[in-house]
Amino acid sequence: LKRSLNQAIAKEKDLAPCREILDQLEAHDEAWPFLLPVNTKQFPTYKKIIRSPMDLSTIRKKLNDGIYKTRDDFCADLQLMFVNCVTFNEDDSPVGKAGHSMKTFFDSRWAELIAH
Ligand SMILES: Cc1ncccc1N[C@@H](C)c1ccc2c(c1)OCCO2
Repeated sequence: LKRSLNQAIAKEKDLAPCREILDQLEAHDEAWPFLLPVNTKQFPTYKKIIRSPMDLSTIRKKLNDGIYKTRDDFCADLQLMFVNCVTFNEDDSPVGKAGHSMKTFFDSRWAELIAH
């Protein structure tokens, strides 16, 4: 389906803030558990428990490859990453705590972006 130039420009406007938020998430002190896909050799049960793994490097690749059509598609993958973290990790574990901290940060930046 050929996108008109205006539609392409509108899509870029919609996704530009996503790059900015992703830059900040990747640079966050507590991003370390989320930078790369969970290694399923290191965590053999992960693939059984988590049906749809997601991480920041995968989100970055999808953003760069034009997979996200809207900013809400982008937001849904971040929320998936956080839900996976809560599902697999205890709240008071180091990874669990990092996940809650990253989600709180993301949600506040996302609100600023949408609420202007
Ligand atoms: C987000 C997540 N959920 C569940 C399991 C793992 C992870 N992250 C990996 C990178 C990870 C997180 C913490 C680690 C680790 C790897 O390897 C060694 C010890 O600590």
